[in-house]
Amino acid sequence: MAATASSPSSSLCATTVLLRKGNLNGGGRLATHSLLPQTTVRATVRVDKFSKSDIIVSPSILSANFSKLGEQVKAVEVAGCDWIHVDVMDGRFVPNITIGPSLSGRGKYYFEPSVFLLSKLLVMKISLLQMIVEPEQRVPDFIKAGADIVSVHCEQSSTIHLHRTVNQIKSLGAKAGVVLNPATPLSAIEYVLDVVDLVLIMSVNPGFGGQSFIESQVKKISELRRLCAEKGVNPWIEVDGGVTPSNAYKVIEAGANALVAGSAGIKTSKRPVALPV
Ligand SMILES: O=C(CO)[C@@H](O)[C@H](O)COP(=O)(O)O
Ligand SMILES: [Co+2]
Repeated sequence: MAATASSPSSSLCATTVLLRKGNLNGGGRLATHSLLPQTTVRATVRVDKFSKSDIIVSPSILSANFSKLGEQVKAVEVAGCDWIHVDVMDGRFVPNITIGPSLSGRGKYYFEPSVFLLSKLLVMKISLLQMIVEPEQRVPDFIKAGADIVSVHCEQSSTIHLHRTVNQIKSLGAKAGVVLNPATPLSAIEYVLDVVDLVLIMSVNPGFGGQSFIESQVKKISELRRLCAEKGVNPWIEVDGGVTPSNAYKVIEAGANALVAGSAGIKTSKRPVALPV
């Protein structure tokens, strides 16, 4: 895709109206959250419509101005982005804390940034990365809140039983991804490669936006692409951290087909723009 800047078509005020309308009607996803089969249909159908031969650009909300989160995510959606990237951080596995599913009964308070709020506002797919200790504890809540793809770190200090957690995510109707820190070798995920929908290579040390791309990860991406071919599997290969218009070609050539764009995807000081590919 090659999307350009677009003036935000919504305001926080409009967001509030939209959310309130959904709640007053008792409809929308609020009503479906208690019904697992509908959630399942939503996640699988929504993600499966994308071709893996296209390049997905997924702006990261970590670079957004949270006081204008509704406006900014709506603007990247209007600009043509298909997935929005949401980092869940707990201040333990990574040194930062971000957002949760919804702390107040699924979006009861409209000012609370939450995955539920995003899912009510957007048609765009929510790709959620859990950079937390014991992500399995939170998987059901995030899927209920509207996450379409849920990715978990493969490192033991985050996810103890990776295979079990991947199956948990899939059984609740979302797509399952596994994530590797820059220092983690591909051997850590080899045994789940046949069951995951997405592998995310972190190309910065996780925790913050605006860091520089770690070059050694390009080789890891091409090795992963080769390993997938050897095993006859075809998960999404996503790259997150320091991806910009000037280095995107490298990761695409190496075999990535989903790029997270934090500072290159959402600018807080200017109008949001989508990364051209
Ligand atoms: O997960 C993270 C950071 O840990 C990201 O998703 C960042 O939001 C990427 O931001 P940039 O490196 O693209 O600025
Ligand atoms: Co991220």
